Amino acid sequence: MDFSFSEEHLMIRQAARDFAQNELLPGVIERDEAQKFPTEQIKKLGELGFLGMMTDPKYNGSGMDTLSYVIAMEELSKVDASTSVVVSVNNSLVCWGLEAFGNEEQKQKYLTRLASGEVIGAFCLSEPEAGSDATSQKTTAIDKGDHYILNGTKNWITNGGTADIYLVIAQTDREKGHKGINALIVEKGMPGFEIGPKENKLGIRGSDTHSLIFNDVKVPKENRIGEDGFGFKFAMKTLSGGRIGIAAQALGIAAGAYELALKYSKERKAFGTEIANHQAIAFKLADMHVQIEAARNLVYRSAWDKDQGKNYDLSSAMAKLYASQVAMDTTVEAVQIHGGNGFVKDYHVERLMRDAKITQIYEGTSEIQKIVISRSILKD
Ligand SMILES: Cc1cc2nc3c(=O)[nH]c(=O)nc-3n(C[C@H](O)[C@H](O)[C@H](O)COP(=O)(O)OP(=O)(O)OC[C@H]3O[C@@H](n4cnc5c(N)ncnc54)[C@H](O)[C@@H]3O)c2cc1C
Repeated sequence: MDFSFSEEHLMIRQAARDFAQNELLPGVIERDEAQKFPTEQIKKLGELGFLGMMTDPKYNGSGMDTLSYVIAMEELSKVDASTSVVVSVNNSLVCWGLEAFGNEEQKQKYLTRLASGEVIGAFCLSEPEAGSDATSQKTTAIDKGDHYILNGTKNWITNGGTADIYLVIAQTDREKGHKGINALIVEKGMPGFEIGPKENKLGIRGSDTHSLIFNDVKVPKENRIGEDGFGFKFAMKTLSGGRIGIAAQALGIAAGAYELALKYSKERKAFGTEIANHQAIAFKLADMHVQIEAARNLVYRSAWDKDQGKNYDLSSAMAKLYASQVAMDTTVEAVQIHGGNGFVKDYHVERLMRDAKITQIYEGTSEIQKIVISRSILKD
């Protein structure tokens, strides 16, 4: 076992840390308040290679490993989880999904633009009546020979308004159940494709979440990813890797809140001494530190599994389940350590607390992670 970082990993961490401090921190409170998408920041992240981190350089990616990606996700999420979710969706759901399962033409046509950050992508699985139960897709993609006709509504789609390229999961043959589902590449502007209103959210308010409506959208058959009926497997495989990114996001939110609480506890005085000298506060910091380190080990382990070509379905579910719980617990305690200041926007911890909650919901709720984990251990 080697717990040390390579030179490359250290460089990535520093670059992401600098970017978070210099480019994300200024204006993060205002973007959250106004629900403003970080357009300029995403453009710069694309130029720096953060939007296609794991993609092969021949498709304009950075060709890095999953560990580099989670290191970057942690650093960006310490400061701005609204931006890091865009990075996560584009990297692990869209670019990785296309690179792993798309054909050469699809990679040349779409992946090259997504990995460079020229455009961003969205991953469209959830529906009004199909969230955790993703097999009950109501969106249909009817086979018309050389094309599909797509009809239905997708819900809660991250990058819904800002993306140009959408990976859409839809039912082609209901009789075949999950084997009758396909994944299609849909472009913004295809006739019949409408973007619904933006959601007004509790957290990650700078990110752009929409419902999407498809009315008789004609999608060429060459835009189907994989064989006929591969769509559900595509979604599940892709989400398994996506969970590593969201686990890293949760880890970053927790670590960001902890760092702020640690600093504050050494500055703020009560009863004649810094509050860190009160054991009740010091013990909170100790608990946070241990939980974050445990979460970090689970996240890195899952990234390592993926980089080694091992199965990471179980480790990514464990990492997401635990890191998202740590994000919630740590941010609540960080607010407590800040006292009244924790309750106002200027100190950042209330935003981190609001942002933490989504990590227990998207890309599989905590209950769904427990289903994945329990099935795996019971099978063994
Ligand atoms: C801000 C945001 C961004 C999102 N981005 C995307 C995106 O980009 N693409 C996308 O496709 N989706 C996205 N989602 C959707 C997200 O993945 C779903 O909200 C999530 O999977 C839960 O589905 P649901 O909301 O329908 O809840 P439901 O499935 O209705 O679940 C409700 C509750 O019941 C529990 N539950 C359900 N089934 C079981 C069970 N079998 N056992 C125990 N408990 C169960 C759940 O854990 C949850 O607590 C996003 C959601 C949000 C809020």
